[in-house]
Amino acid sequence: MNSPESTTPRSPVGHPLVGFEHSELVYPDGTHALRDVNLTVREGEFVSVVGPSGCGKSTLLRLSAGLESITDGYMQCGADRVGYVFQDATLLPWRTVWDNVALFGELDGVPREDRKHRIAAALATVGLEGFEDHLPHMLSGGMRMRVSLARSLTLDPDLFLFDEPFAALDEITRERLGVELNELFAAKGFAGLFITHSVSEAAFLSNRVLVMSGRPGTIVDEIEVPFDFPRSPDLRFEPEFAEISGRISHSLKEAHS
Ligand SMILES: Nc1ncnc2c1ncn2[C@@H]1O[C@H](COP(=O)(O)OP(=O)(O)OP(=O)(O)O)[C@@H](O)[C@H]1O
Repeated sequence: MNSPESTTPRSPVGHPLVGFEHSELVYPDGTHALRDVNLTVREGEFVSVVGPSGCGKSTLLRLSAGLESITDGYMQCGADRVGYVFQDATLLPWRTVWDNVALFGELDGVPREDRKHRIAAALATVGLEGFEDHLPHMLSGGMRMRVSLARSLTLDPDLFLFDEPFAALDEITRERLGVELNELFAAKGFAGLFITHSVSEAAFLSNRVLVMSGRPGTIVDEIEVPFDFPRSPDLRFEPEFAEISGRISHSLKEAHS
């Protein structure tokens, strides 16, 4: 992805965009999904969540997007514009790349000329210029994910929610998209809440990594990742990075037991 703006690291000291305090969620069928969740994501901060399968990570994202409601405690989302990227790119198969990226602007009633500028800028940012007329089935999995990112970028989100966006991709593509997302974050300075099962992906992308327990999920550990943004792909080979990844893995193992 290209980052036309400056890549000066943004300081994660803004006001809270998502806040959970002693939040609980029990689904109508009695499934206790989340227990006493305390979590804040501030402006310009990238936070990843790892945890055992079924511990409530996607539920946490759906709550942040306003798609679910907690059943006890306190929760607030102060973001004006929320982007949401899923593991499946969720593109409309009959629409071209351009028309897929246009979708959110159309739904939001963005005026046509403004929309055109936003679509062109988003496609340039994710490196998909020249593919505007392609249909989704003509693209690789990585390219479809870039279209999905571009679609949300047209909203200029101040909060970006990611639900395992790279999980279905091969490892090389996954790492490359991670690096590109990291550059995008450094350039644009949105806040990110990122769900993943990959410890190294979480560490590479984030200011902080939160570890959840098994269901009912609660946050049992928080690990700071103190490297500047944007991060070099070679960071993954540094001993300090390995040490932090080791701490997250250890914590995750405890959460599983
Ligand atoms: N609408 C629902 N009604 C009842 N239970 C639900 C509902 N949605 C999710 N659950 C349950 O809540 C728990 C948390 O689900 P969630 O999808 O948030 O977990 P997750 O951590 O994202 O899982 P994974 O890592 O496998 O994707 C699971 O036990 C799931 O079966």
